[in-house]
Amino acid sequence: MTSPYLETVALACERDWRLLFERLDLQLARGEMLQVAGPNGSGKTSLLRLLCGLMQPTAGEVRLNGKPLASQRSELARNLLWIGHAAGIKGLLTPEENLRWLCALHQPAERDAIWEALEAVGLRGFEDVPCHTLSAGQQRRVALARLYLDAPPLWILDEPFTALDKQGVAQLEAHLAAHCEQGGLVVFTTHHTMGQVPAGYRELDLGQRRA
Ligand SMILES: Nc1ncnc2c1ncn2[C@@H]1O[C@H](COP(=O)(O)OP(=O)(O)OP(=O)(O)O)[C@@H](O)[C@H]1O
Repeated sequence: MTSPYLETVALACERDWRLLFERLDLQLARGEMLQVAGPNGSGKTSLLRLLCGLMQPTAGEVRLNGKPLASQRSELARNLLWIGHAAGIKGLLTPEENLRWLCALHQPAERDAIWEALEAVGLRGFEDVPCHTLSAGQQRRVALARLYLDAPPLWILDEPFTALDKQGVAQLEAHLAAHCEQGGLVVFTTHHTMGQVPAGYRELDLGQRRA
């Protein structure tokens, strides 16, 4: 059996004195996709933030490649890519400038590669306009263009389908599935029903684990 790339051991999360989940044991190997489902407020975003090391668990541990996440902060950007619910795009910067500094966090990207990624997400012709002039869906596409650059194996994505049109949703589903089929891993939340998933797809329903 393949050893897990990402693992949680007896993970618990409490926010504002409310226990969202506890004793969560997860194992995710290369090629797998995990959709975190559940009603509003069930702790989906909180779980994703724990998996990225952006929040500390109330109890338990997150392990990446067998080692505690807390012990490998400096390597995290090389191993995982986080795209939060807010697209994280600076309005005054152009799509190219946004991607340049976002990529600098793990793997600096060349201009040609950035333009190709922007073309892949349908933003040809918008490479050098300020992002505040783009629509919500176009801004989401700028953030998602990172998935077409030299990205780390593990993608953690909070509601990546938000604001995308039908074509954008289908394209992103196919891209996420292809990433897993090529040995990558994806953990994501969405309220939308997936049309296309890889063989290694599974779902975790936090609504059913409510503490
Ligand atoms: N910054 C915060 N400080 C304190 N409590 C918070 C904070 N953010 C979220 N919470 C609480 O944690 C709980 C879970 O929130 P979380 O955002 O993880 O849920 P979610 O399942 O992602 O919800 P949604 O489907 O609405 O995005 C909620 O009860 C919320 O009030």
